Amino acid sequence: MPVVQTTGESQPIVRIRDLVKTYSSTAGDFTVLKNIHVDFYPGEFVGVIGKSGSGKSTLINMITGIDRPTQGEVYVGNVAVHSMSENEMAIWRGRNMGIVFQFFQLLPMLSLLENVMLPMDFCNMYSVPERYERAMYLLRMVEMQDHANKLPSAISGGQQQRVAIARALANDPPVIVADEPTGNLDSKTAEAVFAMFEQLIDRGKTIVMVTHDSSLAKRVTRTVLIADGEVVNEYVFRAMPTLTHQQMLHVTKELVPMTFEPGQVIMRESDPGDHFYIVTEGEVEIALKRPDGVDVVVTRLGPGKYFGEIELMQDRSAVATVRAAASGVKVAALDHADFDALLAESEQTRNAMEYNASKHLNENVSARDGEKL
Ligand SMILES: Nc1ncnc2c1ncn2[C@@H]1O[C@H](COP(=O)(O)OP(=O)(O)OP(=O)(O)O)[C@@H](O)[C@H]1O
Repeated sequence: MPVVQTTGESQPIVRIRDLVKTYSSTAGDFTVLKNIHVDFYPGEFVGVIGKSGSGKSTLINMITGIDRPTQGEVYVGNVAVHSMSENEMAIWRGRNMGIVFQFFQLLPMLSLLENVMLPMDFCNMYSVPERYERAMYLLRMVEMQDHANKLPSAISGGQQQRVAIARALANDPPVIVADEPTGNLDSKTAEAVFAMFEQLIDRGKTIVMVTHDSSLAKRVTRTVLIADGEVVNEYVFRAMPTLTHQQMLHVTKELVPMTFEPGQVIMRESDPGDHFYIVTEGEVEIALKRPDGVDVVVTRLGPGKYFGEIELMQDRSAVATVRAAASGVKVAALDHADFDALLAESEQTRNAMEYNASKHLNENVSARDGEKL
């Protein structure tokens, strides 16, 4: 999965803070989102995934202002979406959010051209002649210009979704939010829609997309996994994909964040192993000692990679020295008891780790021995 480093100078374009959403009904209160804290950065293509009912749509409806938080804050740029009035919201949304739905939601009595012009008319963006030119330009972009005067009912679902994307881009919004945009399309058409989103990312847009399609979810630049209304640590999800979502969430809560300065030792060869570590930012260097006593850096590990598992699983002292690379590093650590409890619950994860551990050990020793003395 490609990795976007989100820690540079750029400011988040979407900031969600301490977000809670509770629905009330005669049957009682039901909290769908619990204390969500997440940032999205300009140019990110974010896939929001999770089981049915986990709260994905609820989360993105908070970003677009379609739904409102019970508690907490949602900012898009510098705008506090959570405290906007309904009137302000409609115009703000039309200018700043491109929204794409699973069932396209084109207005059936308007032509495709009129559907794409509508957001510009509604938000009074661009001059009237420009609106027509721009709508035609967008229809050309999604290769629907030859159908401009047709009604939605006269074209296929995949074509309707392309027009819906053109409509979402009408006011040139910085953020596009899509709820299962490929959920109603065959795989070839879904691929074409996804490719269109990738082009929009190349043009600097930020996309937040809910999807159930695991093959598409692997190709976004960042994945946000929701389990039981909470966000799973992205690096837990990447490091241990065989855990259940509940287990991932449990690990997320147990992890202790740690920061190490460039060159600082995290684990020293021959010392007893005491933690399992996942890299969350920057890199670590793995160094083995040659027989002449010289340290050889055999590999570097970046975000989503882990270390310390060999020592805990085999109850042995550290097989290598691990230190922060020149960039410094942030890791998330699990203590010995929590790690053992986790592997006792997930045989698949234990097997995957044992397999990787022996592979990495061999690779590291070969890399060390391949070094000229
Ligand atoms: N307006 C509402 N009133 C009451 N409950 C709601 C409302 N909207 C959503 N819910 C409930 O909140 C939970 C989360 O719904 P949401 O649609 O966000 O889940 P989801 O992860 O997007 O699911 P799916 O993948 O099936 O679309 C569900 O149990 C749903 O029934």
